[in-house]
Order: sequence, then C-alpha cells, then structure tokens
Amino acid sequence: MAVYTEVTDADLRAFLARYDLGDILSFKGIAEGVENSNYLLQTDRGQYILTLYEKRVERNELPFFVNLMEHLASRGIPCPTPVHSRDGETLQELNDRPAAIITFLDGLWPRRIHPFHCRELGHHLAHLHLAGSDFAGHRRNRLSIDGWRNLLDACRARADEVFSGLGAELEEELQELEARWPDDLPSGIVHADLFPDNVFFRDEKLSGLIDFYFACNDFYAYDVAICMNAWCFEPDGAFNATKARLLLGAYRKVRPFSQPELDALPLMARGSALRFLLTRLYDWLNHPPGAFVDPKDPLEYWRKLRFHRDIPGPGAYGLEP
Ligand SMILES: Nc1ncnc2c1ncn2[C@@H]1O[C@H](COP(=O)(O)OP(=O)(O)OP(=O)(O)O)[C@@H](O)[C@H]1O
Ligand SMILES: N[C@@H](CCO)C(=O)O
Repeated sequence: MAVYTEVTDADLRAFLARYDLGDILSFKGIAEGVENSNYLLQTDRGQYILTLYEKRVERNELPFFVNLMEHLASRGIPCPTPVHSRDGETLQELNDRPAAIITFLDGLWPRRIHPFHCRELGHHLAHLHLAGSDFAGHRRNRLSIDGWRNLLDACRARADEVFSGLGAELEEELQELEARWPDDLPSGIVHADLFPDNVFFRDEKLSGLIDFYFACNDFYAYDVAICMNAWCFEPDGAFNATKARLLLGAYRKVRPFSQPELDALPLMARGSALRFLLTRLYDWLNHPPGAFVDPKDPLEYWRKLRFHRDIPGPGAYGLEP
C-alpha cells in the first residue's frame, strides 16, 4: 500500500496545469513501496510517476534527491528524470505534501536473481559512482556507523525478544566495527539501497534504477557491499560466489578497486549487514499491530553478517586478491 494521500481528478488537473505534459489519459495509485504516495500518470506525451513525499522524507533534503536524479540522468544513468514545471521548478506542493513528477522507467524488478542480473548491476553501479563524482550536492549518511549506535541503543533493551543473546552479540559486533571502520576509502555519491525491488530489467539488460531517497555520500565499497548482500545470497541463505564474482568483476572493469577497498570488502559487508539488520530490527520491534506493511526479517541479515565475519578474506567473494 503506498497511497497515503488521495489526489482527486480536480486536484490533479489543477496541479498539471503548472506543467506542459499534454492531456491526461489515465491516473492511478501504485500499490508497491512504503515510504511515499506514488501514482502512475499517463498523458498523450508519455508516462510519468507522481510522488507525494510523506513524513519520513525530510523536506529540506528533497532538493538533494531530485537534483541528484537530474544530474545522474544527464550523465546517462538509467534513472528517473524530474520533470520541470512551466516555471522551471522540479519540486511543488500538492495536498500539503511536497510533490514531484519524474519520468517512468520501463522494465520489471527481478523476483528471482540470476547471475546475469548481478553482472548488469555491477556494471551500472560503477557507472553510477563515476557519474556522481561531479555532483555538487552533499548528504551525510545518517545510517552509517554513528547512526548504527543510535539504532542499537533504541533496540538494545528488547533485542533478545528475537533470540536470547542477540543484544549482546550486536553490541560486540558494533564495537568491533567502531574500532576498525576506516575513514579514508574512496567515497562519493552512493545509492545505499540498491535492492532488487529498486532495479528494473528488460530482456536481461538493466533498464532502470529507482528510489534514490537513501542516496548520500559514503564509501563506494560500502555501496558495493550493500548490493552483494542484497543480490548474492540465495533464498535458503547460502552465499553464491558466482553471483558475487560477476557483480564485483563487472564493477571493477568500469571502476577498478584500490587494494585498501578490496581488503575492506568483508568489513564493509559486515557493516552493511548490520545496517539493514538494525533498521529491520527497529521496525520489527516497533511496528504497530495490524500495520499495512509486514516488517522484514532482521535475522536474514544476521545470517549474512555471520557469513562475512567467518570468511578468511575477500577471496571468498570469488575475486583474485
Ligand atoms: N520512475 C519510475 N518508473 C517506473 N516505476 C516506478 C518509478 N518510480 C517508482 N515506480 C514504481 O513505484 C513503486 C514504488 O516506488 P518506490 O520504491 O520509490 O517507493 P517508495 O515508497 O518511495 O519507497 P520504498 O520502496 O523505499 O518504500 C516501485 O516499486 C515501482 O513499481
Ligand atoms: N531495502 C530495505 C528496506 C527499504 O529501504 C530492506 O530490505 O531492509
């Protein structure tokens, strides 16, 4: 369910009068997604997504996200482009919410991951990192290591409701990451949430990258590790080294890893697993009964974290050192 704010035909007509998008052919709410209200809009000029930004996206950060999409799209990244109103604006108000119209991207997100998806992803992720390198905006990653401490503090007292001892294990893991987390790896704009439901494919080719609302400045290798965790484990929890090799191999052909980045990959993967474990744990412990959206499984990420903690080094990802 992702239509929190209703938009009537009259609201829509008044809103679209600010744009040069032609005649409305159809307009309907999109069920997928949880953060914002999204509508699919078809006019005689094409298809668009109208997003009304709900409470979880901070208003003062919207220009960063919208300008970033525009910048990346202008560099050839297959991401949505914000549509300008007649007076040149990309952000507007609709029904007391900030709102934007972005271009529609063709394709479907993969329900089942095949090796070719990982190769395509690695290639496009590296291009995204390169394309973001001359973007003028900056956004600190609030869900990086200092943010994990706040999240763990908020969950610590009740973590053992998931399993006895989880709280202590998380504390130990975070302390080790705090002691070892680097501060000098190559960094820049990262997507930070490039899960399969944010990546579209057509005919085995990547056709779209969406949902830039966690994008921020952080280590490139951390973004790679987020993808490895989200794409290279099988539904039964087994790590698929072939998928990782394809993802990392395609990435490094476009943007080679430095030796410190390669060495840091297992640590980045642990950090990235802890980040999603903690946000899922927080949601799992705090979701209201009967909420529309079922919380995602925190333990999936606990198992991933343990995998990366137990490997001897980045060779386990199928790469030459
Ligand atoms: N530019 C686009 N082109 C085509 N479809 C899109 C586009 N943007 C969003 N969608 C569709 O809308 C759905 C929800 O979008 P999105 O994932 O950005 O929602 P959200 O509520 O902002 O985020 P989250 O997934 O974090 O809850 C997507 O699954 C996709 O079906
Ligand atoms: N991709 C996140 C949720 C949305 O950011 C997760 O799977 O926990």
